[in-house]
Amino acid sequence: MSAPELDAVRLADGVAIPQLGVGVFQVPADDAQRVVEDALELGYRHVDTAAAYVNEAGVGAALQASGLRREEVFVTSKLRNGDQGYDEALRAYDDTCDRLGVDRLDLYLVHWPNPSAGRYADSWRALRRLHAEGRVRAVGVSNFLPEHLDALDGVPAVNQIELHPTFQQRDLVAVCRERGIVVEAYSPLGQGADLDDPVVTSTAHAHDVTPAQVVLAWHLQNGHVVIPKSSRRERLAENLAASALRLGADELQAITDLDRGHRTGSDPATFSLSQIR
Ligand SMILES: NC(=O)C1=CN([C@@H]2O[C@H](COP(=O)(O)OP(=O)(O)OC[C@H]3O[C@@H](n4cnc5c(N)ncnc54)[C@H](OP(=O)(O)O)[C@@H]3O)[C@@H](O)[C@H]2O)C=CC1
Ligand SMILES: O=C(O)C(=O)[C@@H](O)[C@H](O)C(=O)CO
Repeated sequence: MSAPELDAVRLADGVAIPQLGVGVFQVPADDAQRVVEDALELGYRHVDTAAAYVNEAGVGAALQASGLRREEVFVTSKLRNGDQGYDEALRAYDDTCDRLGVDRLDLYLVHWPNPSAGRYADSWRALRRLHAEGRVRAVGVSNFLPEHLDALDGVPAVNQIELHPTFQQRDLVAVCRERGIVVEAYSPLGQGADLDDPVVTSTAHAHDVTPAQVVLAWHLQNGHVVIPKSSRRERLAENLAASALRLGADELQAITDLDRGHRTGSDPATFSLSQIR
């Protein structure tokens, strides 16, 4: 399969986000430029980073080196827990843009509710100000549960949450959709753990594709924005090509039936400041 044109999803304020992007969590700072340059060369036009990943400068170097115009690449970053608070968030946004070498982001997210600190609603107000001033194209949240969404003034454009076949968070997805919040699936491959399931491997065999492509096609056909991470060029290409795969209704349902509450990351209800910068 060759890499097809990337579909886009419209956020509530009309901004178009490419449905498939590349994530760079756990890509070391020294590798980030190469990985993102590879991704952009292959055709990715959406990059997901975070201040906490400590690789924004490498991502920025790749954007510069790519020769692409700024508006051709959708760039997301996130407010780290240690920078929560109204004034702190405004400063952190400027620092993130400086490290990335951009005037503004396409999407800026509050990374975690970090509820024990009690500062996510103030942080969110700062993001809304940045948006109202036209300094960021869209703002959203990540790892927010319904009670955290309820505590905000206004509605985030996006909630980026852990979502993969064995951990689907269907109640939370339903709440987001009712409110017009686009769901972005992080750890979409279950950090690799969902790729060995016999339902996934047999579907891959039937289509002569890879298990990762089956899982990513399942996400795309379910309307999720999806940001798989790989440091390997051949896997970046493989993941991108998943958008050409079409699964049948029975195949989609068999993967949906794999849901079993298998979280690979942290629980947003308790994840706190001390666990991420
Ligand atoms: N908002 C948040 O709190 C969070 C956001 N994220 C975002 O989501 C992105 C993706 O999530 P992540 O946790 O990295 O997990 P993923 O589900 O994307 O899985 C990444 C793992 O799968 C491997 N992999 C990638 N492609 C393939 C393939 N085609 N075949 C086999 N193995 C493959 C990678 O290895 P290799 O690199 O060696 O190919 C890596 O070990 C992150 O990079 C980050 O941007 C992630 C976690 C939390
Ligand atoms: O990748 C992210 O964006 C995260 O916040 C997390 O993966 C975090 O660093 C973590 O390890 C949670 O289990």
